[in-house]
Amino acid sequence: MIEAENLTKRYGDRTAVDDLSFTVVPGRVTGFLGPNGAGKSTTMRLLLGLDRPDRGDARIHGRHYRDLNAPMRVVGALLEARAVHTGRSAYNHLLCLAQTQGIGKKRVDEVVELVGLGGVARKRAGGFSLGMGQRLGIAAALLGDPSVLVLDEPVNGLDPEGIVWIRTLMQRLAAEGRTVFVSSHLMNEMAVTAEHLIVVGRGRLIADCSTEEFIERSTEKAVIVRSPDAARLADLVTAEGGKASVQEEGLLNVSHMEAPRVGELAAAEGIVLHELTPTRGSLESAFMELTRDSVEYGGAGEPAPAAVPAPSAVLAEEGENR
Ligand SMILES: Nc1ncnc2c1ncn2[C@@H]1O[C@H](COP(=O)(O)OP(=O)(O)OP(=O)(O)O)[C@@H](O)[C@H]1O
Repeated sequence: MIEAENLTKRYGDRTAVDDLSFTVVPGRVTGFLGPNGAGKSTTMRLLLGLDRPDRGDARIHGRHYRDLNAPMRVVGALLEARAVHTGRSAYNHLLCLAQTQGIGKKRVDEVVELVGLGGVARKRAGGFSLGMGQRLGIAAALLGDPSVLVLDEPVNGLDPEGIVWIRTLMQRLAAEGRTVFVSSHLMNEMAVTAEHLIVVGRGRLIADCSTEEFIERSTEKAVIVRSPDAARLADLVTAEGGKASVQEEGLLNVSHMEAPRVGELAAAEGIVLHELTPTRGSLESAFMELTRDSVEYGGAGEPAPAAVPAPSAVLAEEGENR
């Protein structure tokens, strides 16, 4: 597993990572989220011994990275800035890396196939597209068959098929019992990839919880109601302190009131309902809300994205999903 304890890193008068403590456990994908400049890459560099903390500690399986005997066999890393000898073929790049750690040719062939670079592995890595470069970086991370993966923005540059591929790969690696720690700015993608989240803002911990729980913290929840008597129901909701806005004839958007209460009000007055759908905030809306005070770069007053219907919400209400 990965442990950060009171991790602190300053660059001049800027504190990039500020007293950060968290643990990343094996068996699930853990997303590492935060606005630009929140300290994600710095944290990952500290974990990988590429920078020294001013205070605190970062350990992998209880040891500092620099004390690992064969680091590539323990930790596979993909960092944003990739170091690839552009004149070398992808295959030779991987082979050179493998040789530094006593990893055989067979494993190079395996990872080349695993990341789907079989057809281009003998080509110059310098001519690779961004997506191919990402696949090469992931191949390098997997060379030592490590039990821990630290991936900084692995989805960058991948096309939709590539995004699904990396998602499936990360989930499979986690299901095999590995520790998978991955940063990303793509919230929709993280929502379906990561089971657990560590969220930082201005170098500090904002949340360390399950993805479900983080989304639940979003206040952007609403109930979509369809009824032939929508206007009367809207009055009842408003009289009880809820907010109801008529979207179109027969369609209401209710907030500040849970779906069961809306149903009860309708039932008490004999109002027919054609639909009663709780929506939940998206990971994106929760992220925007909860990191709002930590955003350093961005336009003031940019709106948070709208809530999305939660397909599982009705089940959850019935207690089948919890
Ligand atoms: N080598 C460095 N020298 C000086 N300042 C640095 C250095 N590396 C990072 N910083 C600063 O530390 C802060 C955290 O940067 P970091 O790259 O870790 O954030 P991040 O969360 O990865 O951001 P992004 O999402 O934009 O990649 C930023 O303010 C950045 O400017």
